Amino acid sequence: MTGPETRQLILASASPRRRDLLARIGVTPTAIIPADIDETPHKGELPARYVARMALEKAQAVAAQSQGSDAQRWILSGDTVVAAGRRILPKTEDETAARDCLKLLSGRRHRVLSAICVHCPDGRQLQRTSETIVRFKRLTTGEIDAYIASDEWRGKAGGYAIQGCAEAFVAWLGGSHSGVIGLPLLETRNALISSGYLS
Ligand SMILES: Cc1cn([C@H]2C[C@H](O)[C@@H](COP(=O)(O)OP(=O)(O)OP(=O)(O)O)O2)c(=O)[nH]c1=O
Repeated sequence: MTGPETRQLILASASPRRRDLLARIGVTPTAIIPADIDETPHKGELPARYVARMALEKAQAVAAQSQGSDAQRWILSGDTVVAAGRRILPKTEDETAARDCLKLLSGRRHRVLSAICVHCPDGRQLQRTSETIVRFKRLTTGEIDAYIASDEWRGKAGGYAIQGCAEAFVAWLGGSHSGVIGLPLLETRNALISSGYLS
């Protein structure tokens, strides 16, 4: 028998948003161990396949590091991408990339795909992906300039963060708001229940 004291949940993510979203469903990870993996898409890889592969590889990388422990250990990982058609938009690290994304997203619909993976103590890997459709208003040059100055786009998939002032660009959204921020809470809670971590 495994007592509750030996149950551990590792969040395999450097994203503070994922930790905060998890807290909203009352889950506090035992440890946070970000996964260091190659995030380059394969040639021709479609966004849904890519995002699921990233979540899986992040969980597997952390599982490989924490083998051999006596604890009952669950590992939760996530990955989020913004897709324009078949194209995967970058996680923007500079102003030019962020500006290019905003121009592309202006006045159009795009998809935000958010995948999670739960690696269980018995070796099972549960995967779920949420898909959210977001439509942005048409952005003026002034709006794009102001958004670039805010720096909120830095390190975000598709060059924006819906949890900040970019919410004011959203004309319509269908799907999971938490998924857009980085951890779809419906899918995450369901996977944690199926995995035996939550009851
Ligand atoms: C579209 C969008 C993305 N994002 C974030 C979520 C993710 O943190 C990030 C996409 O990068 P990810 O590679 O999914 O995650 P990460 O690099 O931040 O963390 P880790 O790989 O260690 O788990 O973009 C927002 O915060 N708000 C948004 O509106």
